Amino acid sequence: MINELQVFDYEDIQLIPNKCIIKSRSEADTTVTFGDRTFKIPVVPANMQTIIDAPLAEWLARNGYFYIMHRFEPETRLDFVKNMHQKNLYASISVGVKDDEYNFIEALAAEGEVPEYITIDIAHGHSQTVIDMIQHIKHYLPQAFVIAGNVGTPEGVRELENAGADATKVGIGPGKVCITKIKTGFGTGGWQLAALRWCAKAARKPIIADGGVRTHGDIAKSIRFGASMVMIGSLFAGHEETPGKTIEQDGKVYKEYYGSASQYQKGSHHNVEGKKMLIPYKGSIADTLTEMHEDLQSSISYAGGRDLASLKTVDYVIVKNSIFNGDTM
Ligand SMILES: NC(=O)C1=CN([C@@H]2O[C@H](COP(=O)(O)OP(=O)(O)OC[C@H]3O[C@@H](n4cnc5c(N)ncnc54)[C@H](OP(=O)(O)O)[C@@H]3O)[C@@H](O)[C@H]2O)C=CC1
Ligand SMILES: Nc1nc2c(ncn2[C@@H]2O[C@H](COP(=O)(O)O)[C@@H](O)[C@H]2O)c(=O)[nH]1
Repeated sequence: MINELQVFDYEDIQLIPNKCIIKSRSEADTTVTFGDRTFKIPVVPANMQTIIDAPLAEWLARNGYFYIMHRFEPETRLDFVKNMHQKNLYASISVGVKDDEYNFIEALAAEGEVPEYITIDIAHGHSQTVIDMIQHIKHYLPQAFVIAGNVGTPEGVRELENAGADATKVGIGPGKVCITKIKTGFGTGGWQLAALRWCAKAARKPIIADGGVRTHGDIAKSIRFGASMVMIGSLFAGHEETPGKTIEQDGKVYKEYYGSASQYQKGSHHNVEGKKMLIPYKGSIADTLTEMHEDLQSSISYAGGRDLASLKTVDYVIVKNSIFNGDTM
């Protein structure tokens, strides 16, 4: 048992307002610099096959947003990087840790196609396999900004940083379509925000908070507890542009959202740690991104500041303690 750790999640926290110093919320600056680039908001859609595809990645890059392409059509990745670069857009891709991925990194180097961002995306990121892959990428593609994860402890963050990761991704099992906590008994599900705080205290480099965000206010809370960037799946699922299959049921339109470790992604029942849900159709993702931007501007105004930095020091209260965060199996 970790005695000194205060345990809470997003829904248990309320941030405390400070005197407002701006005349309009439109004055609040939500931009974030991550790697060599600055983005409109500190939010990135999850690198999952029902959340992002190449057209959406291109739209996000063109419109000033950060994206991470998923890794589940591995043979398309080299062309994806070339295509983004031909269009003068940054390339941000994901890799795993299996043998073929080592060859893929060497192929990118041989072609002179250096993705600006490479995310090593596996379930249990505090692992020698991830450390080896970080070092392989840094050897062949030293200019690439490497994000490594996922981890859920300060030790995990520090080991990946020490191996050369430029940022780490925190969150084991808090996702909406995650069943890791139920199947294995492990993870940060139910206390993701406290785990983020715990990890952020140890981090010397940026952290991406990944999973468990259920409301736009949770973005401000993530920044308060140490995130530089927030990865979101379920809130982006169901949009016109997100690639989940469209389903009609009883006259209502839904889109599929499934876990990257679900049987629907894997095509097999082995080591399943994800499930599928139907998300009511939500319209255009541009409208949701605009609303997130405006809500975050409002958060900054309540923090009594002009930019994201003001969120990092606001006071907070713990208003209740719930461990399940609305999820069911
Ligand atoms: N954030 C989260 O909580 C979680 C996210 N996911 C997502 O699901 C996708 C698939 O993840 P993943 O299964 O890791 O990817 P892969 O199927 O690519 O597995 C990566 C490698 O790690 C091994 N591996 C996977 N899990 C473990 C483990 N618990 N202990 C030891 N070795 C392990 C696999 O071997 P083998 O399969 O033979 O064990 C494989 O060699 C990713 O996108 C990941 O982000 C999945 C679960 C949790
Ligand atoms: N345990 C699992 N986690 C998964 C799986 N597929 C994706 N994920 C993680 O969830 C977040 C998105 O969370 P959300 O709460 O915003 O919906 C994603 O970024 C991954 O880290 C899975 O199959 N199992």
